[in-house]
Amino acid sequence: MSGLVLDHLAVSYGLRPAVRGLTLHVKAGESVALVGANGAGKTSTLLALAGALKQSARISGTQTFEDRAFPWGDVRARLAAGISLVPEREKVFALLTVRENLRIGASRAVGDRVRVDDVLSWFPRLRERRDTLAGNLSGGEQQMLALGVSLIGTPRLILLDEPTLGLAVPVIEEFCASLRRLRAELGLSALVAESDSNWLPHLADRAVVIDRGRQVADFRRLEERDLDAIHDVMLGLSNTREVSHA
Ligand SMILES: Nc1ncnc2c1ncn2[C@@H]1O[C@H](COP(=O)(O)OP(=O)(O)OP(=O)(O)O)[C@@H](O)[C@H]1O
Repeated sequence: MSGLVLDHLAVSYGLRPAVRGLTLHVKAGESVALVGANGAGKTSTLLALAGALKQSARISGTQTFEDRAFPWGDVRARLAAGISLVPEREKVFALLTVRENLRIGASRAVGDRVRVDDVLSWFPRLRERRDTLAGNLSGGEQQMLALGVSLIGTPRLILLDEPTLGLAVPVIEEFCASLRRLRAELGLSALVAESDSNWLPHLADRAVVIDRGRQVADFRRLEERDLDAIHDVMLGLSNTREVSHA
């Protein structure tokens, strides 16, 4: 099966399970949303797929991308295959300029299909602000920079963690439009962790809902009635939690 195949991923921190047997398939060129409340296991899944989980985390299951298996924890092999984690926007280097951040991305990248100048041409706002310290950018600009850094090299699959969190509506619209355009232009696949179901149709082709590290629903389409159903599933899960905590 081509694309990304995650089979029975389990992650735990000490005795605490964070992901419990998650199986996922992202086809070549497809974007899948991983939807869940806080603590559902979204970030742990993305970090595992990027080879970037803390060494103290226990991990099992298998990951293949384009029919090749990857040992857990090997970031370099994943970068060489074009699997790239979009860093959280707070993780851009605040005391370096936009261009310097992109150059650091280039120094870590494998391959040069996408270069610093390509990113600056795709994001005119970053080009205008290329000599500005990243810490002085707006949240939306930092999110674009984080995406830009992850695209440098030979991107094939990007992993995004809550890209819309805390951004204003017009900024999210602009970000989603850029992402859609670049996915088409570069033939990128994506796995996008989201807790806000409203933006799913702008970010993904389908959605997998997880709770406490397990898949609870799979939506093959993201039309309005599917979004209502996702909303209901999320509401049901949060009510169950409240009852079990009462
Ligand atoms: N480094 C860590 N050490 C210990 N426990 C952790 C660690 N990272 C995450 N966890 C726990 O694992 C579970 C899943 O967390 P994870 O961050 O993967 O979920 P999430 O869906 O991304 O949630 P959020 O949106 O809050 O980040 C949670 O119970 C969390 O407290």
